Amino acid sequence: MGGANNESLASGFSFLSDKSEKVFVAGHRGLVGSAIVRKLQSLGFTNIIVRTHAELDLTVQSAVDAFFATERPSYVILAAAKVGGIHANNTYPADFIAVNLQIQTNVIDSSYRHGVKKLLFLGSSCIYPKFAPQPIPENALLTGPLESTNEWYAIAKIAGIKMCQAYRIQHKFDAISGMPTNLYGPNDNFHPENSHVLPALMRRFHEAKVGGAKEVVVWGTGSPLREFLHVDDLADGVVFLMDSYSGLEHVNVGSGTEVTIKELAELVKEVVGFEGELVWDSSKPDGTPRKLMDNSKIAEMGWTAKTGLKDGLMDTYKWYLENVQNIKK
Ligand SMILES: NC(=O)C1=CN([C@@H]2O[C@H](COP(=O)(O)OP(=O)(O)OC[C@H]3O[C@@H](n4cnc5c(N)ncnc54)[C@H](OP(=O)(O)O)[C@@H]3O)[C@@H](O)[C@H]2O)C=CC1
Ligand SMILES: C[C@H]1O[C@H](OP(=O)(O)OP(=O)(O)OC[C@H]2O[C@@H](n3cnc4c(=O)[nH]c(N)nc43)[C@H](O)[C@@H]2O)[C@@H](O)[C@@H](O)C1=O
Repeated sequence: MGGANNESLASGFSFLSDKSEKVFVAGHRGLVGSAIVRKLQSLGFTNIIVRTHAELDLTVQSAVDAFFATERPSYVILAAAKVGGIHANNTYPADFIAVNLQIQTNVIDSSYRHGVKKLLFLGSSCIYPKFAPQPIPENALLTGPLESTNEWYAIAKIAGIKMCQAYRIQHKFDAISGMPTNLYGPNDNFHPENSHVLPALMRRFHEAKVGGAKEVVVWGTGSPLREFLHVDDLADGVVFLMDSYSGLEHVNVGSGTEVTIKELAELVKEVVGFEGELVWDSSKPDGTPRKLMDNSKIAEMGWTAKTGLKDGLMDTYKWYLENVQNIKK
């Protein structure tokens, strides 16, 4: 995508040049938001603003507007959303479309109206058509039908990308969008049904190991392919985009490597140390057959992921063991 509307609006400042600037990280207790806060703290940012869901419900427009009027952050990273795996997306379509449209509309609009210098919106690889070319380039957006298990969430995320583009075109607001692939790591949602595959399997294998079970049930056929990115790599990529990218088109952020769900299940089993059998429940949906993102755009800008899947899984399982008593989800 080129032309005048794709111009950089980042004249006169750089995200990393003044670490005393106020940065609002929305969704700071989640998988992504907590990793971004860790990253910003490690870089020396001193003015990170956070609010829990209880303190500020981002679906309430008047509350969001009052927050921005009072706090007046310079930068916003939007990692608050209604998020879940294939079952949750399939079961609560109204929540996934409505809550996400509300949160992102409120935060993007208030950010613009209260003088935020730059905002980064997070989408997801599920925005792309179910049968997109692989690896999926950014320009595959809106070229075909979506995967049915997550179309409601995908429509909200596509609207978020378009809202950032519209505010950039009409208002010269420096709103950019990053599209992460499937993520995992510390502070993930380990809910037995509503989580994504990786934390779901980690918990199921762990509980089977501790309980002495002989079998663990895994959903679907095991044949779908997924690309996984450690959330600390994503946080690094988000900071990279905040500092280096100012353009109309969204940017894919992935690891570039994919595994089948069967391979993932075997790897999680090994890392957790479960010695029983896998049983496949083919009554559960597989979802999209493959969604490997084309990461060449961000790679050409100078960013690539660092964490291999096995190392990332070991790191996540270590975190899980240290925090398992506190996992409420
Ligand atoms: N996890 C993944 O694999 C992927 C995630 N992404 C994107 O990354 C972003 C973050 O996802 P992730 O960290 O996994 O999600 P989490 O569910 O771990 O965290 C989401 C955060 O948003 C907060 N939140 C939700 N609703 C509201 C609300 N109404 N008001 C205020 N805060 C709210 C949650 O708070 P609380 O829990 O208290 O409700 C939580 O802290 C999302 O935009 C998601 O689409 C993209 C690709 C893959
Ligand atoms: C990030 C992305 O995440 C969601 O899409 P998804 O990639 O299909 O997500 P998933 O992690 O839930 O499943 C991946 C695969 O794994 C299989 N699978 C096996 N066993 C379990 C299991 O126990 N739990 C889950 N959840 N899946 C399982 C499952 O059947 C599927 O084949 C989107 O809705 C949307 O939220 C989005 O953008």
